[in-house]
Amino acid sequence: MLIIGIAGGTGSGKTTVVNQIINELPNEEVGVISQDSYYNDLSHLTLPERKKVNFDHPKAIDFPLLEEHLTLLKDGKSIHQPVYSFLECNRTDEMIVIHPRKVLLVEGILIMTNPQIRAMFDIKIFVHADSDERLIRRLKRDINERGWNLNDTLDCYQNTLKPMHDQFIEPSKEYADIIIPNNKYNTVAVDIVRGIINEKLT
Ligand SMILES: Nc1ncnc2c1ncn2[C@@H]1O[C@H](COP(=O)(O)OP(=O)(O)O)[C@@H](O)[C@H]1O
Ligand SMILES: Nc1ccn([C@@H]2O[C@H](COP(=O)(O)O)[C@@H](O)[C@H]2O)c(=O)n1
Repeated sequence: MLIIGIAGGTGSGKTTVVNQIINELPNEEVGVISQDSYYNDLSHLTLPERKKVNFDHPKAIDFPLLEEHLTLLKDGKSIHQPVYSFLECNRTDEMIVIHPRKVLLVEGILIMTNPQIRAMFDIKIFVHADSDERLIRRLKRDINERGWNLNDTLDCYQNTLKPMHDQFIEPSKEYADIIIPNNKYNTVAVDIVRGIINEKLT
């Protein structure tokens, strides 16, 4: 199994790049795992308490579970993956079964900060977009899709997202084998990664 890690700041375009990469590739051979599914179980907290959690700190992620799951998939075994709800800020009661694939893409802001997870990636990619681009994209998403208001989103960016990005996410770029500039759509970089995957599949 070829495991490709795709990190980058919030709004850098990780999900978009992943979707461009897997577009038209056979989905029985290529799978995607999102770091979002591995936020810690916060069932012991109330919703207002959960909303105050710093979701941009590495401690927010259940890295041992992610490592266990990647190891099982690498060994050809299926996993039961938690399903995350952004509205509830918690795992739901559901699980989905993920089967092993020839190629696995793992995406998330913090995946390259953890040494054990990093070591499992055959290729490490960092998607870069300037902070103003990322802020604009994040504002649009939080206001249009997640019911936040302008002030709350800007406060969150200033007090949490930016400091966490500077402390943990941006420094993890040094581990990347490939950095994809994504202020604009980058079809050349996407084609290169698709080429690598196609070689693995043939
Ligand atoms: N190169 C780009 N140019 C303009 N908008 C983009 C680009 N890449 C992504 N977007 C948009 O930015 C938003 C965040 O992208 P997304 O892929 O969800 O980022 P991430 O997964 O890194 O948070 C989405 O609305 C997406 O359509
Ligand atoms: N309940 C939550 C959990 C996380 N977030 C934010 O998601 C961002 C990571 O996802 P990207 O698709 O943007 O990479 C991260 O910055 C968290 O702040 C959230 O809003 N609510």
